Amino acid sequence: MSEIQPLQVKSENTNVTLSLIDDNFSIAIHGKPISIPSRNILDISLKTLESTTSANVIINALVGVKKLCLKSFNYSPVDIELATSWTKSHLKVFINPFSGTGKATKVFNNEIKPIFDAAGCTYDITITKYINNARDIMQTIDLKPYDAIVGVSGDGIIHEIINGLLTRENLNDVTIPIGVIPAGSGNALNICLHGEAVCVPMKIDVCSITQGDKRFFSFMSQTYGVIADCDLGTENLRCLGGFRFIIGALKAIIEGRSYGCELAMKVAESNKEIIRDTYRKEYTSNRNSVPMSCDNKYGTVNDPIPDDWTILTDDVSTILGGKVPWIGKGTIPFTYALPSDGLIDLVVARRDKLSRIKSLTFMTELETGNHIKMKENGYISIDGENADFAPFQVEVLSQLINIISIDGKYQYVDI
Ligand SMILES: Nc1ncnc2c1ncn2[C@@H]1O[C@H](COP(=O)(O)OP(=O)(O)OP(=O)(O)O)[C@@H](O)[C@H]1O
Repeated sequence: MSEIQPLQVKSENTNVTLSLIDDNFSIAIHGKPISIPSRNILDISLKTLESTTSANVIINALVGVKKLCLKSFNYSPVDIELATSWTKSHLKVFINPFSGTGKATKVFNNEIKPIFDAAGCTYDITITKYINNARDIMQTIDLKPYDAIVGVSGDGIIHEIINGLLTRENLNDVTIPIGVIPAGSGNALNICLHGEAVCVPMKIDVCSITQGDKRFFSFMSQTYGVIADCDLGTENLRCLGGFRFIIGALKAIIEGRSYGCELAMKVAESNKEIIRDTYRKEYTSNRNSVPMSCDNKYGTVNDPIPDDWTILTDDVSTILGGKVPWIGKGTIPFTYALPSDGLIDLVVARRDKLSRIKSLTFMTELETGNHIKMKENGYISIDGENADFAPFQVEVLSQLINIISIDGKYQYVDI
């Protein structure tokens, strides 16, 4: 959430200050604050009083030390305009008229606008006019008035929004939540997030890319070979929607293209530890902490390859690096990707190991996650239930479900 000014309110001639700092909502009566975790605030609304210009701020919250009880606070605000900013979200919306088959504006008007209006959200809309229009705006726009940025687009506009944010002069603002409304061809990030169901900020890793003297950021995938060809090499078939990717893949495989490759990588020494450590940080760190810089830890592409890196020199048909499990509808190459484990997952398909027939099978296996092999038989238990013995993915959808707990933690655990 963007910075929100404290709100002065009154209750029977008593002065009260409401403030929201990080994850703590505070009600200060004569300077003495009662602190409530913001997850326990169920609702803040502004009710206009009939036949007057005054209004009441109503806060419904769960309060209590050992036992949580529902309590309703009712105050009259000193400044009604400021009170409005406490009860409604203001959004910056980017619509890409070029996304997918060109229906983003229709998607917004027919499906999204009614929901935003019903929720009392206000929004500024920019219909993007050129490639990188959203990036340019995000580099300089004053973010204070906004609670979230929304892309009605494919992954391209989200890429632009992230690149704009990460190249701002002041990185203090970069944690503003980004909403994804699918209107593109692949919509991979939206597929990874399970649509509009996710409505709390979830931290994700972003890859910093250097290329010659240029530097930019990637939130999703880096691809070379067949898969890049089927995406970028089929731009002229946009009218076909996602079907263009299938045509591109078949064409590249039938032609049996050779891509060659030298791939240098620093292999994670202990993925398990890094992942555990990340989980711990996820639970304990302040979710709104701000990166101090976006500098590359391992230098740039122009620097010599460090001694401890692994180098592959193979003729490949595809190299695919990714940060999200799904890279498009029906394509899940990274069944183990986590939002913020600090790792890039990698698929390398060697051409000498992959006949054309096998390449085709490989593409279909990407659709199911079957390219990651398992034993022939055994048990898989999901919540104690016997599930099919087949590849599966466990993914954290951060804070998707709210369970009322004593203090917002599982009891008797350290993390
Ligand atoms: N007005 C515009 N005219 C042409 N291109 C635009 C315009 N506005 C944005 N773009 C560019 O359109 C490209 C495609 O956009 P987007 O990613 O939203 O759709 P998509 O490619 O169909 O979906 P996906 O990335 O999910 O497959 C992006 O590179 C973006 O920079």
